[in-house]
Amino acid sequence: MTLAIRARNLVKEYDDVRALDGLDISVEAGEFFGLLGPNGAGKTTFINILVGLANRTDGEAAVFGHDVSDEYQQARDAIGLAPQEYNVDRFFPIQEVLEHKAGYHGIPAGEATRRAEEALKTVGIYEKRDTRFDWLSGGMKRRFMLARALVSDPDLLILDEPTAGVDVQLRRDLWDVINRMNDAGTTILLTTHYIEEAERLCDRVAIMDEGRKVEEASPDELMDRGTDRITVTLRSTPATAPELDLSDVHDARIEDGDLVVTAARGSSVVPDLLRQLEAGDYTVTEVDIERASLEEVFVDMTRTESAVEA
Ligand SMILES: Nc1ncnc2c1ncn2[C@@H]1O[C@H](COP(=O)(O)OP(=O)(O)OP(=O)(O)O)[C@@H](O)[C@H]1O
Repeated sequence: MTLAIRARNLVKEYDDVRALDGLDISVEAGEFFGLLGPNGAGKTTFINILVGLANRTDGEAAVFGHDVSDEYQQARDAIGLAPQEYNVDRFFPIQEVLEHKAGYHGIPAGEATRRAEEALKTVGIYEKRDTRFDWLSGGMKRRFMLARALVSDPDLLILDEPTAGVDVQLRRDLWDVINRMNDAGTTILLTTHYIEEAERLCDRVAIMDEGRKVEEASPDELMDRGTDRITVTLRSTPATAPELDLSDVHDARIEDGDLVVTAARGSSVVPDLLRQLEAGDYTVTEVDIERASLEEVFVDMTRTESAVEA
């Protein structure tokens, strides 16, 4: 099956900066794919190459089988982009801006109007359709950027930090819209610095650092590599942690009257942990597992990478 995004050994140099250094990424049609990485990792550069805003120095990049340079228009017509920076025509009412955008993608005028209205309704700013971009609130501007990405009914939606600087409620609203698009079959490429966003939304994430992919997995697989925290409340607390014979356990100690065990894949440790405690005549009254967050794993991974390079 044709991949939605296929990048092989992609290189981008800006004078002496190697922004992409042999990037390999494959995104399947229909996937919700996250691109994570510290500032300067090369995420926006990759997006810019996909949408034709930057030319690659070397390597391959294709969108639904169309090379992003040789078949630029086909590749570009398949993509709806909500960029990080606002690059909006500020002098026209926002509905007209959307109609122009649809026209650019070859959509006839009547259909363009219908699509523009629908996109504004989808993101919840239809009543602002006659307003200029500059006069929208910060949150409405974010909604509008998403509407503009949607207006051409793209097969691939690229969202470069779509919820940067918005409040929690709007973030959730935008997640809803994006999720609905994905459920309806649209492939999504998302970059975000809100790791929780990737954890909640993405089927798979690639972690980039210094222009390369350092890891690729589902958020769950990545979280399995972190340290979970199991808190066990015992009827009578011993002064020191009981002797335990468990693999994957990093540490066991008494903290504030509870037994706290840290371990990889905490949920798989719990049954054995409880069995051993009962065998040791301890009565367990409560167990709580706090899963490692993707954020912790991400910070660890990118920190280790740069430490290794340094
Ligand atoms: N037009 C440009 N000219 C020169 N260097 C550039 C240009 N655009 C990006 N770079 C450099 O390329 C590298 C990658 O930048 P890029 O914006 O792709 O990173 P990013 O992962 O999107 O970062 P952020 O998370 O901060 O948005 C950085 O070192 C940046 O300074």
